[in-house]
Amino acid sequence: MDSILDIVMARDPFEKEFHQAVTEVIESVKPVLDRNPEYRHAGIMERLIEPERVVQFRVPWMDDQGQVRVNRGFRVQMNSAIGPYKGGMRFHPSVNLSIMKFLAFEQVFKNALTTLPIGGGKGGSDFDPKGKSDNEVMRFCQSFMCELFRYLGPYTDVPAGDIGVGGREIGYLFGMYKKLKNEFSGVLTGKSLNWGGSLIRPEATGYGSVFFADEMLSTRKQSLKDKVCLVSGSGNVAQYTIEKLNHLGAKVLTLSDSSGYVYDEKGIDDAKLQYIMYLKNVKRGRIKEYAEKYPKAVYTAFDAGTDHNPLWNHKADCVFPSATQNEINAKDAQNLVNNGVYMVSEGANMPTMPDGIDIFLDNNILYAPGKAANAGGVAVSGLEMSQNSMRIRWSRQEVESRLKSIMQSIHASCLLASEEYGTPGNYVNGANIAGFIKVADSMMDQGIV
Ligand SMILES: NC(=O)C1=CN([C@@H]2O[C@H](COP(=O)(O)OP(=O)(O)OC[C@H]3O[C@@H](n4cnc5c(N)ncnc54)[C@H](O)[C@@H]3O)[C@@H](O)[C@H]2O)C=CC1
Ligand SMILES: O=C(O)CCC(=O)C(=O)O
Repeated sequence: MDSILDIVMARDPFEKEFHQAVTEVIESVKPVLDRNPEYRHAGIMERLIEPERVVQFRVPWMDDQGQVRVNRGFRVQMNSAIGPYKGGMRFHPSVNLSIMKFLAFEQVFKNALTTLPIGGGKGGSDFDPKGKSDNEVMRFCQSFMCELFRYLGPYTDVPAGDIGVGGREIGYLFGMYKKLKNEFSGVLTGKSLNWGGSLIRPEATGYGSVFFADEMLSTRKQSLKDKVCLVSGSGNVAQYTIEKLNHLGAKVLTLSDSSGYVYDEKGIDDAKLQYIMYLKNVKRGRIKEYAEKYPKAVYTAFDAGTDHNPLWNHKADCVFPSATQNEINAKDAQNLVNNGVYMVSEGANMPTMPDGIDIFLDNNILYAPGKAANAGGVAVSGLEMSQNSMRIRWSRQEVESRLKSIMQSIHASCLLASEEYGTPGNYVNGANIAGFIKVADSMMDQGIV
């Protein structure tokens, strides 16, 4: 298997996030390839690490001062063995091809786990929506779609949101797609309810990660009631993680953004959550304003010079990393273990670094990797596509109950695969193996394409 990694490293030596994601999957699926040599013979892994298509393009737009600015747009169409490419778009200054490819690669296995017919892709831009006016965001989204529309379609590629892309951006992107194609189709998910969106899509990733956590805890005869939790991020995933945790009787102490974090020992209850939703989704302010509004909460700015993230150094039972990749290093993981944490459910994609994962696994922590725990978002996107095709709308209750049963089914497939391949209870191996087998078998069925 080293040779696969050698290929990746030789082809794209600087794509460190992509290497990280590929290495983890390769380590997990080695026993599957040993038991099924036909996958090796068919070059399944060699094909999986090479995107079916990568689009990179210029996105020129005009700011409010009349100055022309240029950003870079991407769409990585990774694998379509089980359905049209599906995955979010990220607008953040850190976006580059390595980050796009790691996210698209993860998405392939995640989408396979959902039980729905969706392939994997991801896209985005190094555009930073922070501090931009609505008009600037609209002009950017329109220019972005003016190029990307050629590669999309309800049976080809159906993007959605991710960091920096929420309901506002999906609206502007959809408006331009509709105009260019002269067609009203379900080509994006995360749409507003008035024009084809699904109930529960905004809630789905956070709720799903909590449902997955509940499933993991139930294997040890526990529940989330009265559990003390740390959550990072303060965007879409973090907000609805807190909402569901509160409903289930847990207590959440933390939230963060890229500048720092707040610790509220009284707990972030529903009223405080409403304020966060206003602060982040309407005012588009910074998390430090939370501590100004609730003075008993403590705000700590992140210090780029330290070797750990202080958010992860508090006493708690359960942890929901919901901000971004590589936000938990080995020292953070050790701090969490030392502080009594015994469950980690990843709302974000790849938030734990490999040596941090080893620490969780060595300490028998219930640890769910993002591609299993945060699959609820894309799963409800898949349900949005189904509703669009059938031209109907399911009730809140219907979508939430489908989401819950999808998360239970992902949990069961991870456990089954981890047992079948000799590492019972290891959700990393379970998720990688279960996702891999479904995609690999579909690729085998479809020949060498
Ligand atoms: N939105 C969705 O449906 C899904 C999102 N995810 C993942 O969840 C994570 C969060 O995404 P969303 O909540 O959708 O994005 P968002 O844009 O709504 O929120 C992201 C939050 O993370 C914070 N953040 C960004 N960089 C940070 C850093 N370096 N340190 C601390 N905080 C930081 C931002 O300030 C923001 O509050 C990402 O890893 C994303 O890929 C995964 C599955 C689905
Ligand atoms: O809803 C979707 O299509 C994609 C969600 C997403 O970007 C993710 O699962 O990371």
